[in-house]
Amino acid sequence: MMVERLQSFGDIQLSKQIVQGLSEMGFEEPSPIQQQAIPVALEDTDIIGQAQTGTGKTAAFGIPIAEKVNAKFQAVQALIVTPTRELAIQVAQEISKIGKYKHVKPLPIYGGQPIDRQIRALRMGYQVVVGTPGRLLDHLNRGTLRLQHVKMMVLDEADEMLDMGFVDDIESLLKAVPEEGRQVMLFSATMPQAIRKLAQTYMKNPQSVTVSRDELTVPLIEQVFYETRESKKVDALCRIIDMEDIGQGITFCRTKRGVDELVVALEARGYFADALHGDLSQQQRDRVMKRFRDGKTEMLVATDVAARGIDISNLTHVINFDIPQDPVSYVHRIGRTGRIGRRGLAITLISPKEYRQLRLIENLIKTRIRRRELPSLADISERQAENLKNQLIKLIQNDRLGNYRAIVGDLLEEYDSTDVAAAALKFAVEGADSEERIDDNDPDVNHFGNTGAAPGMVRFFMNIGRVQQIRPQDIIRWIAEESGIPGNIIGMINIYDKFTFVEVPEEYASRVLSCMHQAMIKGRRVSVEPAKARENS
Ligand SMILES: Nc1ncnc2c1ncn2[C@@H]1O[C@H](COP(=O)(O)OP(=O)(O)OP(=O)(O)O)[C@@H](O)[C@H]1O
Ligand SMILES: [Mg+2]
Repeated sequence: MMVERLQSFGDIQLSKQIVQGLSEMGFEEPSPIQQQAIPVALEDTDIIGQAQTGTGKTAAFGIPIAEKVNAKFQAVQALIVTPTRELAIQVAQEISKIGKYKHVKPLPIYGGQPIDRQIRALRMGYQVVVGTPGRLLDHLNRGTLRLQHVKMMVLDEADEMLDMGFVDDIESLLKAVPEEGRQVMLFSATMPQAIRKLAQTYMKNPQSVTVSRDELTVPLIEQVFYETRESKKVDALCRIIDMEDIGQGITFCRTKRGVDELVVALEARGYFADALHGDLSQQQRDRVMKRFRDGKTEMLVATDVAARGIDISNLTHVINFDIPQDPVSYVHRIGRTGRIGRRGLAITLISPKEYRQLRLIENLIKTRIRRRELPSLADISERQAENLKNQLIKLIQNDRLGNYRAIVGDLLEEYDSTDVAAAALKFAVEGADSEERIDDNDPDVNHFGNTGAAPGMVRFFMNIGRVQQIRPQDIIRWIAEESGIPGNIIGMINIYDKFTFVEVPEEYASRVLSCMHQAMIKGRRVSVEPAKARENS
């Protein structure tokens, strides 16, 4: 029997430097979209490329770009347009790795970054520019981005950019690239008919390169939904988090406000999550993404700004806290997991009113999403006990218990062995001061929660932990530094033992809120929630 030989990157005509870059990235064989698109792209043909999420579309255009640009020529030769800033950064990084040994230098250009710095960078002679439409157009109009030497132009997530209303910007960019001898490539996991119109006007005999048109979603992603009442959603989410073995996950909400509110609600329940949405400053967005990519954040709560293209390799779960309004968005959201051969779980919460929306999604993806029942509290505590036991068994088997054994030995002279072990477990799970934790019934919290904020101000309740000798000015300075808002507009109400109230003008509320998430004062975790919400509960 003949075993079919897997095609390798060596079978595609690529220069040694590019192959070296790819092997350093751990790319051994081209993915299906790469096998099909790279040879076509190397021949300068226009391409409409469609393949499922996480199947390597970036390298499908990134490899031909890195191969074809002249690294010795200090001018922009390839322009890549992406719908979001995070994606622009990511695509630029991938191309930089592919072109490392050929010294191809890509530059990401996006809104929210100081324009002067970008203008200086654009003068340095990068060969590949990756950017968001608005900011690219801005530079084009200022004359700081010159496109006369561009030979390749890519619209990554082309359909999304049309949907977001960037048509005019994109057309202006297309018009600024000389038509003679240029190559235009569109890529996305979803290619609606509307794209064809753009293609007809701006592309020459584009070749469609499509991988499995019928299956929009990746089979390695298991898809389930839970039905829950709107008012019980946060509770449901917490149960799911408790039950699931989440390595890293993204939870999607419909609105920026929804994201902020969910993060606050999660933190109030002791779950730590980071928020990502378009109202954060660029610095904050960068910081959040870095923490998430470094694996420091377990759960990212985001709007659809994180739905497209973002590649976090070990993401295990995608949760739709709000069911997406547009079925196409479902495909991209859940595609943040199950990338390049890995498994993933996609969970959607729906209220009884949202079945119709669920059916629309199922029709689009031609797959049934299975219903699951929410775990009961008993299920969860059983599960947690199971986890705890497994962790202990692992420790016992690893047998590096030296010092601890001696302590246990001492204790056993006086105490019962089951009590000693149980106390050790309690200590490990709850910590030494577990009896002192603030809970919702803490009378002091309610007392302070009953006073309302001044007009136009929003009041936050901050749990600053038991910090010795923290002064009001420390807290104000810290908030000002973290959020970038002036210190003199922050009103401090009181520091009371381990919690305090802070008032800020309404327009700054979301910035302050997001900077406080997961932050630390003097090494202690700070958790916040709007005082209002607490009053009502
Ligand atoms: N040939 C390959 N071998 C191994 N890994 C690869 C290969 N090609 C790409 N990858 C990796 O697979 C992951 C997904 O690739 P990429 O982000 O390009 O997917 P995509 O198709 O653009 O997905 P999306 O539709 O979500 O944008 C990335 O981490 C990328 O580095
Ligand atoms: Mg992509």
